[in-house]
Order: sequence, then structure tokens, then C-alpha cells
Amino acid sequence: MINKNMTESMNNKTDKLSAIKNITILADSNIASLNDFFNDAALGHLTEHRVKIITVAGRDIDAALLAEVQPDILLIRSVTKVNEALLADNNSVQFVGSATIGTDHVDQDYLASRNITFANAAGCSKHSVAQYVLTAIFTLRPQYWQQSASLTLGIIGLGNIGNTLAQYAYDLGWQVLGYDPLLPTSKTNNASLEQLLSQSDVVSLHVPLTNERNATNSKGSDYPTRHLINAAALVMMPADTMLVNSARGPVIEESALKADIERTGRQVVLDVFEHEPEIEESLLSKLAIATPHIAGYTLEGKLRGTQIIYDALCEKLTIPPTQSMSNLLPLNMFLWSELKSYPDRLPKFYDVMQDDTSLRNKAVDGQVNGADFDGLRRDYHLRREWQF
Ligand SMILES: NC(=O)c1ccc[n+]([C@@H]2O[C@H](COP(=O)([O-])OP(=O)(O)OC[C@H]3O[C@@H](n4cnc5c(N)ncnc54)[C@H](O)[C@@H]3O)[C@@H](O)[C@H]2O)c1
Ligand SMILES: O=C(O)[C@H](O)[C@H](O)COP(=O)(O)O
Repeated sequence: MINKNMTESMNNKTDKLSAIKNITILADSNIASLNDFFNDAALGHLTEHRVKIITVAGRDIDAALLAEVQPDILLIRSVTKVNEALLADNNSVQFVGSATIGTDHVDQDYLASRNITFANAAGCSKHSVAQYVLTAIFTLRPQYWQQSASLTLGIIGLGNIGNTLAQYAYDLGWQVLGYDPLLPTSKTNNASLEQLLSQSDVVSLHVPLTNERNATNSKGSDYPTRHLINAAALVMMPADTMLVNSARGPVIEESALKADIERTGRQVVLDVFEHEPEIEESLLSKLAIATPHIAGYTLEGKLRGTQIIYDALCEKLTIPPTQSMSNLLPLNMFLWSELKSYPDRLPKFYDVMQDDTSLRNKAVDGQVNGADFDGLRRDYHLRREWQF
């Protein structure tokens, strides 16, 4: 059923999106500032587009809801799976926008086969996630603020986030070992996986979730990341090497990780979990820091995500974008240069232990349940991105 807080302006529509006068949008209610970007003025002030937007929880978007709403446009986050099962019986959707960097929840080949345009928000929270990783490192090992305690940071995946994290690391005078087999070797892409795992003080994961390419899965990757960090990888890492995962949960094999922490006492920081949104307390209790998939949850990161899919929709509609996140952002006083000069101000910039405590407080009867995990994310007080 449609959520009560839906807003409506019009309801008729025709077939071709750019020619449609009345556009129906079905959107995940947790996308930031939806109503500021997807309204009559922001989408149709030079045209005759009229916009009706219906918002629901992302996990409630299913084939039955699509049959009821018949949306022209679907706006989602990482919790909605978009594939043949969702769309096989639907002929209305012509554009899917995901306000996320990750795309593992979307079958892009299927969308292409149906001529449905897809856009995601590449890079939107790259600084936010890099800042999450730095916060975790400095919270657990404040000694690395000292120039004399130089750190070797291993970064697996050197796309938008991995590269941004490397820029901060260089700015701090750290050594970087990088591994990305899909990019040419470079100053940062300078190590094998084995070298990186065995020689880093901290290993941080920044890969998409991908599966193996094989006879039954031609869409897979030659360098799959599902369970990239398994027992064999963990055994290469010295016991005092910290591991941070803010990519996707299944990149680490959870059972192997639990055994590894029991064996080594390793400091492990997880923002994402193999069986998310559920987390077993037997894992949680072993982690140095645990947070509910909020590494990218800054005001700037979330608004940028909305802006990018809004711009893509305007392009699809062949109208000029008129809304900008700069109109919506309050003043930002968080300067990286200030934090570097005054490291004791870190909790004011981002107190990650508050997020850790909120998650641990949700553990009941041996686990955090999915509704509580989702609730923490839904009600998260968006922090601010530091200006680099
Ligand atoms: N926790 C969060 O809140 C959060 C926020 C944003 C993104 N993410 C996750 O982070 C991931 C990375 O984001 P990004 O913006 O850097 O993506 P990106 O696409 O810009 O970069 C990913 C990089 O990983 C590399 N890669 C792919 N397979 C690899 C492998 N087997 N080994 C090493 N490198 C490999 C790619 O070549 C690419 O350069 C996203 O896919 C998303 O799942 C999480
Ligand atoms: O891939 C991404 O962009 C992130 O994982 C993102 O933060 C997911 O968060 P969501 O919008 O699904 O809550």
C-alpha cells in the first residue's frame, strides 16, 4: 500500500518520458531533500511537466506497488533490488535513479535490455567515506597524528573513494600501498594484494561488490570482490594490522573474520556487514568499531547523491536543471586544516563512538534486528563533510 505521507499534484501520463506532461515518481522516502529537487518548479518550470511524487520505505518497493502506482520514474537507495523480478510485469518505468555510489542492487543489463535509463550517484560521498576511515583510524590509534609514527595505509580499490583517501594519506605524510587490478599501475596503484595485506598497518576496502565471471554468469568480474577478504587473505595480515570495511559487507567472509579476530585479536572496523541489516552479537562483540552503514551519511554526501540523480533526470527530460544543493546547504565550518592543527577536536568533527554505541545498544537476544538497523539509518543525524 502507498505510504500516507505521499504528495500528489497530477495523475495522468503518456508513454514517452520527455513528452509526458504528468510525471509520476515513486521514491524511497530516505532520499535526502526529495521535495526540493523533484517538484513542478525544479523539473518543469520551462515545460509543462507536472510532477506527482509518492514516497515509501525503500524495502517496501515491490512489483505489487509498481502495479498500483505505475510510476514513470523510480528513485531508490541501496536497499531496493531492481531487477527482472521487480520490473517484468511493469511497462511504466522509464528512468531509474539510485542516490548511491554502489550499484550491486541494480541489474543494469536488464534495465538496458528494457531500454530503461539508469543513473547512480558516482562519487557523491567520496570525502565523507574517506573521512569516516580517517576518524576510525585516529580514534583507535591517536598516535598516528604524530609525524614520527608514520603509517602505511593499504587501500584496496582506487576509484573515487580509494583515491580520495589516498589524497588525505599523502597530506598526512603517510605511505600508501594501493591495489586495483582494473587500473594501470601508478604512484598509488603500486602493490600486489599480497604485498598490501602483509605490509600495511591499516587496510581499508573500497571496492564494489562483484561476483565471479563464469559459464553461468557472464556479467561477473575477472577480479570478483565477494569474499575477497577470506581466511587465506586474513592469514597474510599481521595481527596488529587494522582492517576497515566501508565498502560492502560480503567483501569480507564473516565466518573467517570471526575466527581471525579470535586468533589474532585484530582491530576491525565495520560499517557494512555480510548479513546486513541483521548483525549477530557474536560478531559485534569482537569489533573495535561498528556502525550501521553510515560512512557516507553527511549532509553534503546525501545532498550530492540527490543532486546527481536530479541532474541525470533533467538530462533525460531534456530540461535544464534549476535546483542546486548549494541553495540548501547551511554554512560549513568544518575545515580539514583545523582538524590537522588541533587533533583533539576530532570528536567535534565526528564522534564515531557515538554511532558505535547506538548500534551496540540495539543488540537484543544475541542480535541487532533488521528493523533496528534500518531505523538507525533512517533517523541518523547527518554529520557535516569536512572541507579538504
Ligand atoms: N559505507 C558507505 O556508506 C558507502 C558509501 C559509498 C560507497 N560505498 C561502497 O564503496 C564502493 C567503492 O566506492 P567508489 O566510489 O570508490 O567506487 P568506484 O567505482 O569509483 O571505485 C571502485 C574501484 O574498485 C576497483 N576494483 C574492482 N574490483 C576490484 C578488486 N577485485 N580489487 C581491487 N580493486 C577493485 C575498481 O577498478 C574501481 O577503481 C562502492 O561500490 C560502494 O559499494 C559504501
Ligand atoms: O553506495 C553508497 O552510496 C552507500 O552505500 C550509500 O551510503 C548507501 O546508503 P543508502 O542511501 O542506501 O542508505
